[in-house]
Amino acid sequence: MGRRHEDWDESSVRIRPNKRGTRPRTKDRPAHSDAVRGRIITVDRGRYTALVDEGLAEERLVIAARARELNRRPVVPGDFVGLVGDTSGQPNTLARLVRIEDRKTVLRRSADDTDPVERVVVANADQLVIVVAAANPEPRTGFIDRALVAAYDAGIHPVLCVTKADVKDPAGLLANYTHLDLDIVVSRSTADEASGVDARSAEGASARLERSALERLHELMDGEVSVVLGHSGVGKSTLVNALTGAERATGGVNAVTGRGRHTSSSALALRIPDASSGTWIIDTPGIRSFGLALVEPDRILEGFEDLLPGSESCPRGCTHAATEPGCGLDAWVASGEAGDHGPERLASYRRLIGAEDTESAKELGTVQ
Ligand SMILES: Nc1nc2c(ncn2[C@@H]2O[C@H](COP(=O)(O)OP(=O)(O)OP(=O)(O)O)[C@@H](O)[C@H]2O)c(=O)[nH]1
Repeated sequence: MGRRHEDWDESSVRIRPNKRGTRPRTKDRPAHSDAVRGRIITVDRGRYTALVDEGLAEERLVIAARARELNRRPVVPGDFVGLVGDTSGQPNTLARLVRIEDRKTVLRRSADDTDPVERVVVANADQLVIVVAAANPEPRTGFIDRALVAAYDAGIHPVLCVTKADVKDPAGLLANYTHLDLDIVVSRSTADEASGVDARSAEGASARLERSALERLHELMDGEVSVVLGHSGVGKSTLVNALTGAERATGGVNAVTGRGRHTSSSALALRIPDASSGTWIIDTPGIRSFGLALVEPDRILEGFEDLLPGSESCPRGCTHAATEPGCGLDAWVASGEAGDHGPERLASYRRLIGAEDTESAKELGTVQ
């Protein structure tokens, strides 16, 4: 029997022998054994910036254009790629991007009214840092829930970062999330010079942030690739700048690209000084939400290890919604198998799988 279509990848495509003779044509060099490996830092108008020989003395940024043979496969920040041609990284050189390595994780942006297609926005992230403000702008649980679902679905560890705790106590907001497996960091500004870190937002506004939250984030991010997601005005760029020392789009010089301004709306990978190798923050300007269209309730359930065994007694095709008559999760939780917080955990799970149905989620499924 033939292989299912979903199982196909590029290696499944057989290239027909060249009928016109034995002389190899340049475009028929599929192996590219001479390709060097790079990490995509950003994408801007068809130009891909990759970091090559990361952490070595020869480390350099290489600008590349995609090879025709990649067809329309997207290349996004966080991707590991193969580069050929001039990979010296010297000014005015252009390499050719010929290969995309398999991805460990994928974050997709949801389709919306202006763009009907779901798009991959970041590859190979380990962590999703969801930034919301305690107030100004008001936090929306619908947005947090959608981001959590996207993270669990992609197999990425979520972190909830609540900013502006000096404006409002976030305890009420956080009560919704205490029974989920996620790290929570609460950040606030402080007037105290000794315990504060001065940072600027993308627009140049300055705030002095309490050092302890930044240290906690630094610790959580160390050695990981973290995507930072948040609505405009929540203090995301202030946080990212405090952590990276970068001043994106304010005319300051970017920590990695060395470019003065990065105004593209593509995600951008930034380094944290004094962090272990492999530590990256991927900032996502203009990306406010991730896609949920393809989410499967069972995949989200994999993020709830204490509930998962309960699904073994579910009828076929059970969606695990509260309205499912025979959902095994109810009996599992009632028997105490999911622990003391089983009922709250089940309620949280059900809220997440219903997240795309809520009004506020629809409203937030947009890009700026
Ligand atoms: N009170 C208070 N204000 C803060 C805090 N963090 C940031 N701000 C201020 O909030 C405003 C918005 O911060 P930004 O960092 O620009 O927010 P952003 O999420 O990056 O927004 P965009 O740049 O529009 O994407 C700025 O005036 C900051 O100085 C905080 O912890 N407390």
